[in-house]
Amino acid sequence: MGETNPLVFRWGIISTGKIATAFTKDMLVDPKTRDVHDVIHKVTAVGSRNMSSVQNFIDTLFDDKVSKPKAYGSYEEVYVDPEVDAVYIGTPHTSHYINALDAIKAKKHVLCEKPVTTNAAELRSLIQAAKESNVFFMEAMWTRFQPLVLEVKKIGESGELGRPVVLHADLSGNYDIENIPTTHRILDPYLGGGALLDIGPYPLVWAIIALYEHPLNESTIPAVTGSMLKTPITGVDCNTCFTLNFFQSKIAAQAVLSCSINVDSADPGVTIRYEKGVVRIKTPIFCPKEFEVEYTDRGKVVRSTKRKFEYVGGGWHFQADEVARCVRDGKIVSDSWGHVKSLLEMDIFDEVRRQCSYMFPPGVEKVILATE
Ligand SMILES: NC(=O)C1=CN([C@@H]2O[C@H](COP(=O)(O)OP(=O)(O)OC[C@H]3O[C@@H](n4cnc5c(N)ncnc54)[C@H](OP(=O)(O)O)[C@@H]3O)[C@@H](O)[C@H]2O)C=CC1
Ligand SMILES: O=C1OC[C@@H](O)[C@H](O)[C@H]1O
Repeated sequence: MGETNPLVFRWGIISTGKIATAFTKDMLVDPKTRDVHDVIHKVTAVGSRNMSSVQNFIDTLFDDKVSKPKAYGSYEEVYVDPEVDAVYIGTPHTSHYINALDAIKAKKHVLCEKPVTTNAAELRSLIQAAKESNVFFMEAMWTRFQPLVLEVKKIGESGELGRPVVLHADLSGNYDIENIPTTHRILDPYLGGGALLDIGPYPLVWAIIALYEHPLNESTIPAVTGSMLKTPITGVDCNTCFTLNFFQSKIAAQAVLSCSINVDSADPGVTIRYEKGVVRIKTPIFCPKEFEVEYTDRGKVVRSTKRKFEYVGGGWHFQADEVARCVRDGKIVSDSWGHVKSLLEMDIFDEVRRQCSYMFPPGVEKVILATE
């Protein structure tokens, strides 16, 4: 399928919050601006718990030049709309499981925001359901699809820097937790609040890309240790760090990862030290625009390069291109960010929470035991 016959891929948007707005705006960006010619995205339906929110969402984002999506005052109506190919879920973490399950049961393909679920048992249950319904299902780990990230991955795997040895990654944000309402999703334990689940996926995705996916690692699972400081305000984790030791394969590398909700990010947000050089990635690590590579010889810098990446839109559209192409090609799992990597993420988060005795209130986790 070439430029003359692009696939028109139809999205149903679930919820009208901050990230649903950002994702929808990116669906309106002409894919040709990022050199994509085989896919066109179209938003055909938006669902909200509230009809006035959905109407406002559509009026704000869709001008008269684009066809307006259907407005639904429920999520369920989006799941059964025959003019929707895939559903994008932008609700709080603790709703992902039920929203994704409902969409999958209605035989819709699903792209679900990060963290894909609140625990690994929920994710295993969703993967099983997606297989039974034969639908594509992916966590919206948008960072994994961005051009800068793919370039850093390529450099790391080329071998020119030698073996990766230590990776540091931090993503933090000052959410003004002393002053925001305790019902804000970052503070509310009933919405899966805290640093680990909300921003922990980003330091982790860098460890997965640079170390777990490195050919020397041969998909070996790392050992995990975690440490948390919890805020007395609501008890959610405020400062969390975790290490991953990749020691059972030829890679022999360590990742030191951190995330906080009461301070700005470290910059550079990611530093990857290799035997023969270092890669530094400028924050924000969820959609970095700049990185540098220093090549060293016996401790001395012999060469360095800086690269900048720009594109039209926020960067959420790259993952949407992946969904459309996978569905077009009859795949139910992405080769780049497949179920195995989301499971690795959720197993690591479960383990960090277990070590740090961080439990959500009863009823928040919809599945407790693995179904496999
Ligand atoms: N990929 C990325 O860059 C980002 C991802 N995220 C992820 O997206 C998810 C949502 O975050 P964000 O958009 O910031 O959140 P918001 O609070 O801005 O939006 C969430 C929306 O979900 C719907 N919703 C359904 N149930 C609830 C509930 N019980 N409480 C509150 N809202 C509910 C509401 O939409 P309605 O009323 O229309 O039904 C609401 O507007 C999180 O899982 C987060 O981790 C967040 C920010 C960036
Ligand atoms: O995914 C995210 O990235 C940006 C953060 O500000 C946000 O809280 C988080 O959900």
